[in-house]
Amino acid sequence: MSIDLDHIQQVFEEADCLYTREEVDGAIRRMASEITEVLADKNPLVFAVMNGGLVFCGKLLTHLHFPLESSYVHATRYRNTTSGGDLEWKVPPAHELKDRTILITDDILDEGHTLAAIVDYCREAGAKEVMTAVMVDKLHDRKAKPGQKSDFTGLECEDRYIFGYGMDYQGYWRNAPGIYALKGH
Ligand SMILES: O=P(O)(O)OC[C@H]1O[C@H](OP(=O)(O)OP(=O)(O)O)[C@H](O)[C@@H]1O
Ligand code: HPA
Repeated sequence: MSIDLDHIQQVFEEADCLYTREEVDGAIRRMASEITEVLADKNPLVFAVMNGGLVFCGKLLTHLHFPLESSYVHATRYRNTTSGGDLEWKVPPAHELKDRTILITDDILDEGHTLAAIVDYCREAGAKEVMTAVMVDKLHDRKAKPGQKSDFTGLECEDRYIFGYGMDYQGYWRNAPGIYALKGH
């Protein structure tokens, strides 16, 4: 498939910046203190959900100053599109999860199917406690479980397609230095 880089560039130029780098970093630092209060003495295993969770998890980890292990899982539902389908496991957890405290970190809680499925997987694998942290919670009434929330939430956003800070538009702009909303979506 050929990609129209002029279109990709135009999308960035026309997008609305919802949160600047400084605002996102501030939210991540606040989350790090909240997470530290709850998990500092629990030897947690922290998972980034690839690909979107990479930037958030990487930044978060550098603010967590206590013993932990970190790794990744790869599950996807959107596959470079702007609406979700069935969850596909590309890489399930490689660690032994039995009796562990798990923190799953992801970029966005949108409809919530991705996070719910990963949490269920970890519980079924015998984890003692499974907690979640998301950089941004998209506000709408289409959550997989009504009222679904993450244990730790950085920011909230309106019901628009967003990208940046790990989140993609058609596979691009995960590197955008803030959180942006697509024009007209
Ligand atoms: O709450 P949901 O509606 O389930 O959507 C959230 C998930 O969707 C995105 O992943 P995606 O499947 O697009 O893969 P990616 O991380 O590679 O972008 C995002 O990174 C979350 O993992
Ligand atoms: O709004 C979004 N942007 C990027 N990735 C996503 N995955 C679910 N929702 C979104």
